[in-house]
Amino acid sequence: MTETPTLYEWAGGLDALRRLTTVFYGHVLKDPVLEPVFRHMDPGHPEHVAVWLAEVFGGPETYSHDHGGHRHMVGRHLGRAITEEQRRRWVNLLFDAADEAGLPSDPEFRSAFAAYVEWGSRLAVMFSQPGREVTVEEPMPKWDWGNRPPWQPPSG
Ligand code: HEM
Repeated sequence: MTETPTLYEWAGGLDALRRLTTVFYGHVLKDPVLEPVFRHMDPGHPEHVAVWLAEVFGGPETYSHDHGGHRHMVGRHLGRAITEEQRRRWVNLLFDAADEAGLPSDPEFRSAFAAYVEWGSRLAVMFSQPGREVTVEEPMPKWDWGNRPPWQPPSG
């Protein structure tokens, strides 16, 4: 039986995720809804998000080792009061960027990708609301194919 690759491998590894976040934040900074949110972002932000996604999708655990892990990521959303309009625009632009960056477009990959982005972006909104503190001690989220692994030709 063919071994199931991780979402990270299927996506094309860190290079593909870097392409994704580079294209994405290029659009974000031109978008009237999101530009005010990201105007002062750290110049390393697109790289950090690529490294984050890599780890969540089963790649190297670099974000946990070098960037403060889940706790740090949650902390970066605190107090930002992200609205549903901003969240939805963020998701839409990320899906557009996935096409532009040439991420795999097969139904199985895109449905797993969309599931994570919906989940993660809604958590980001929750953590960003006034009065929230970093209370998460959970490990990094890890995402996989759910109940639809990728279609691959039978081996042998
Ligand atoms: C799946 C959804 C999301 C993921 C995976 C994600 C990921 C991240 C990560 C990893 C960081 C920290 C980067 C670092 O280590 O420096 C971060 C920061 C941030 N996120 Fe998110 N995020 C998500 C959703 C959102 C949404 C929906 C918004 C707003 C519309 C948002 C706004 C921000 C902002 C403003 C920062 C700080 C940027 C900076 O100043 O460097 N995030 N995000």
